[in-house]
Formats: sequence, structure tokens, C-alpha cells
Amino acid sequence: MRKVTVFGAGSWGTALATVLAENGHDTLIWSHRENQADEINNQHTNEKYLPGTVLPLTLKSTSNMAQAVEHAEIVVMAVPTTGIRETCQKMMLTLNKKLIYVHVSKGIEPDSLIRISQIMAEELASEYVESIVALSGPSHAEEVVKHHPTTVAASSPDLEAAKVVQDLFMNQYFRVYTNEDILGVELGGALKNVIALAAGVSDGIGYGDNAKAALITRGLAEITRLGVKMGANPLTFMGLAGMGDLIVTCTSVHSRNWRAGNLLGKGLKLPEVLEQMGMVVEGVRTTKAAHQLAAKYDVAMPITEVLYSVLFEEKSPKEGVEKLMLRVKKTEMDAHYDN
Ligand SMILES: NC(=O)C1=CN([C@@H]2O[C@H](COP(=O)(O)OP(=O)(O)OC[C@H]3O[C@@H](n4cnc5c(N)ncnc54)[C@H](OP(=O)(O)O)[C@@H]3O)[C@@H](O)[C@H]2O)C=CC1
Ligand SMILES: O=C(CO)COP(=O)(O)O
Repeated sequence: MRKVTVFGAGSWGTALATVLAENGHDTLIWSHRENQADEINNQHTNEKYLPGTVLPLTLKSTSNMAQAVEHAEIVVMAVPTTGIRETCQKMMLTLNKKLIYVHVSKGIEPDSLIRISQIMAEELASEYVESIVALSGPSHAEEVVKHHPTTVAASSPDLEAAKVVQDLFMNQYFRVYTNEDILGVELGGALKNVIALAAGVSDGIGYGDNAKAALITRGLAEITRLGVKMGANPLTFMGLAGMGDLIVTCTSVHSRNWRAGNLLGKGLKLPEVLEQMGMVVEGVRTTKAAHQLAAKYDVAMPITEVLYSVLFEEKSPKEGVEKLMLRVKKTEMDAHYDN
């Protein structure tokens, strides 16, 4: 039994805290809203983020940062990408021990172009960091709390730390593989959200399964091209954090990225879409980062570029599709490696 604090009480933080509590770990979930911590403690629910789910009675919550840090032997960081720096800075105010950190967020920071584990390494003093592990894969919170079989990868260059995380979460419905390629795992988890937005747009326009299969296949090709150029293992993109998460996010109604894309495809503007969603849509910010990474590494990412122009340059989704379909003709094999 380990003492674990999960930072972030949205859908994913709450679902993972539930897995940990059900595995017998002494689990505390930190929320930045006191009323939400009270709801988890007193009602054993989180109605905004996991409506209809009864949380384990052993799962406790707090909005007190010092108490949350004091409790932790292991930290699970589950706030959206935009909140990672701020949460680490708040933790640093009382942190006085060396910990393993598991992060479960899927994004890349625009401009700095760094991944979540790198943001955390920047914000947390190195004497307090034993290891940072990314936990990523096809895993919608709504299905995990129903105990539907789910598989993910625990990834760190520190294989021993990844094994600790594997043991922490593994049970009969949640299966964890280790993977030492954290670069590939974090890129796969973040970039699939960009393609899921595009898949949602396609469905929103009214296109069918042919178009979606094309986006998944060619999307995986461009994610892999960028990842390999940045130094990731190509096989990671064939695995859970690559193809696995790409499939689930492009095809599931649970996906916020797919749902946001769907509204865009139906003609709504980005600000209206984000207001309607009311939950984090990581792919929007990551599209900016991916557009910058494609330029920095000189890698062709046509789907990402078209989505960027739909999100931020007022291109119509249909014009975007036409641009993709009428690109210069090529052989499929060249298109894998080249553009
Ligand atoms: N949902 C899922 O199935 C999965 C999500 N993920 C990833 O997990 C991460 C979190 O997503 P998810 O839980 O789904 O998001 P949600 O939108 O469900 O919830 C976000 C939570 O974070 C809180 N929050 C927002 N900003 C901050 C901040 N600055 N400091 C502290 N708390 C903050 C929100 O509080 P408030 O209510 O006040 O806004 C809310 O409780 C994302 O990176 C996502 O990609 C990964 C796998 C699966
Ligand atoms: O990452 C996820 C599933 O693996 C969740 O995706 P969304 O953020 O699009 O809901």
C-alpha cells in the first residue's frame, strides 16, 4: 500500500484516483476548488466531471496544497497542460522530499515546444525528483470508472520507476505496460489530439468512415515522421500511446477533442466551441505547438497545417479538405518517410 496524491480533480484525475483507491492505496485527490473537494469527501461523487459515478468511500480529497504534498509518497499530476507549471510552483512551496511523479496530461507547450515531463523538470527542484513517468494510452475516464478493460504505457528512461508505476495501477481492468521511450510516448499522446480534432471536423461536415480512416492512417504517418526526426523510437507510434490512443480518440464520442472538432465541422467558431465544451480540449493548444515543431524540424505535417489554418486563420473546413485531397500526387511508400 502506497500513499498517493493525485493533483487535479477533473475526469482523468478522478478516474485514476478511483483505480488507485480500488487497488488499496491510501489515495488523496487535490482539487483547486474547495467545494469540489467537499463533494468528493461528503457525497462521494464528482458530478461535473464523472456524472453518475459513485467514488470509493476510501478516496479522500483536499483543496489544501500543503496537506496534499505532505501526504504524497508518489504524485500523480492530472491537471491540464496549462496548469502544470502553476501546480508545480505551488507544490514547491512546501515540498521537502524526493518523490516519483507520474504525469497523465497530453499536450505540448507552444513556443517553448517542450513536453510535460520537461515542464515539470523545469519547475520542480531536482533534489526533490526521483523520476518522472508518463502514463499514456487509449483510456477514456468514463470507461475506466466502469471497469472496462483498458491498457496504457508507463514510460520513463528510469525503467525501475516505470515498474513502480506499473505495479501501482495494474489490476484486472487496468493493464499497464512499461516503455522506456518517454519522448515517443509523450509526443504520441499529445499529437493524437490534433488528428482527433480533424477527425471530428470530418464527421461534423458529414463525411464518413473512409475519410476518418484516411485521417487516422495519414495522421499516424505525420506524427511518426515528426517523432522519429525528434529522436523517438518509431515502434512507440505503433503502440498504445501512438496508434492505440489515436484510434480511441478519433472514434469515440467520449473524446473532447473529437467532439470539439465535430462542432467546428458543423460550422461553429472556435470560441463558441470551447465555451460549449466546458472541459479541456488539449488539441487546440497542441495544434499551435505541432505547427511550430513541424517548422523547427522541417517535417511535412499536412493534416496539422490544415487544422491550424481552420482553427487560427479562419479557413473553412471544406476548403481544408480540398487542400489535402489535391496535394501533389505521390507513392504511398514515399509518403510515409517524406511528405
Ligand atoms: N479525460 C480523459 O479520459 C483523459 C484525459 N487525459 C488528460 O488528462 C489531463 C486532464 O484532463 P481531464 O481530467 O480530462 O480534464 P477535465 O476538463 O475533465 O478537468 C480538468 C480539471 O483540472 C482543473 N484545473 C484546470 N486548471 C487548473 C489549474 N491551473 N490548477 C489546478 N487545477 C486546474 C479543473 O478545475 P475546474 O473545474 O475549476 O475548471 C478540472 O478539475 C489532460 O491533459 C487530458 O489530455 C488523459 C487521458 C484520458
Ligand atoms: O486521451 C484521451 C483518451 O485516451 C482523452 O481524449 P480527449 O481529451 O479527447 O477526451
